[in-house]
Amino acid sequence: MAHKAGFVSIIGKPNAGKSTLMNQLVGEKMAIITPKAQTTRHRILGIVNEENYQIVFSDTPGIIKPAYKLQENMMSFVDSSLVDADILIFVTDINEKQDEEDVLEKLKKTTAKVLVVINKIDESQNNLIEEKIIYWKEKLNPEGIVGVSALHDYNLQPIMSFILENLPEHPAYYEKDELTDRSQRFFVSEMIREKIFKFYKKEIPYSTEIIVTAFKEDKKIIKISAEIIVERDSQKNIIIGAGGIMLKKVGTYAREDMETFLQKKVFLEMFVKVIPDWRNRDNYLKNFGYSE
Ligand SMILES: Nc1nc2c(ncn2[C@@H]2O[C@H](COP(=O)(O)OP(=O)(O)OP(=O)(O)O)[C@@H](O)[C@H]2O)c(=O)[nH]1
Repeated sequence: MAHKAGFVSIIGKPNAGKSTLMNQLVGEKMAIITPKAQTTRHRILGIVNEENYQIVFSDTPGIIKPAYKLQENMMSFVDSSLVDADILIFVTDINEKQDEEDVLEKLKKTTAKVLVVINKIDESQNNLIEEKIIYWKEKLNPEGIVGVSALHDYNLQPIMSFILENLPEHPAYYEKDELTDRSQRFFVSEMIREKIFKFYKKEIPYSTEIIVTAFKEDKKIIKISAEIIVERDSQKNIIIGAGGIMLKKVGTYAREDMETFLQKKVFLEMFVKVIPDWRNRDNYLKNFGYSE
């Protein structure tokens, strides 16, 4: 059998469940998942390798109208993942009330094969699923439509079948033992960012960036230093919390995740730093990896 390989991009509105779906399909935790919208900032590759095929998934930031430069750059990651894609998986929440026209505009232009995934069917009735399938068929006439629950790993097999049917014949793009294009440092910083999204409210998570400044592996322990960047002094105080209690909580949970991920003991130290308005400053966005 000829070898197949290709790029599969997962797109949709914030919070539709794109990261949850990608992690299920790849079988590893690649992308951080939180109940807040716009958790994913980068395009993250997750690679599935088998003898006869290689699927390169990209999870992408949810599609929004950019309000600041960071978001503009996030949207350019989405556009580039559309250009590369052989297959597009459009994830839509079955109870979605937001306008999805901006996503549809992008989908209409593509030459990739499109699969509409109606997610979170665990939160709905059968007749609504039928209705939505008809709706998407008329609206977009995609090559495939399926109702799933990414969270509960329900009905994901048809997605894999669709991908394998539509994947082009091609040699592997990446080494067959690679799971992602991202470094351990990247995942470590995402683990801290995930805790910030979980433990803080309002604008704090959106104003925060994590930089891993040192990653030193010894025989028995990995020493990791990270900076938590925020935009204002008041945010710095909130991140640290009274007597350092909040920062300690972030550190404890993040370290546990890191130890599971790296399979080694971790010593984690974190510093909070203020960089006014970093989300709108090109040089910082570039330094932090938000331009292509
Ligand atoms: N009930 C239910 N919840 C789900 C399902 N899939 C995902 N979720 C939840 O929806 C929320 C958003 O999931 P994510 O996977 O982070 O969504 P996303 O589309 O990657 O979000 P952005 O990063 O903002 O673009 C999380 O709280 C998930 O647990 C599902 O099938 N059913």
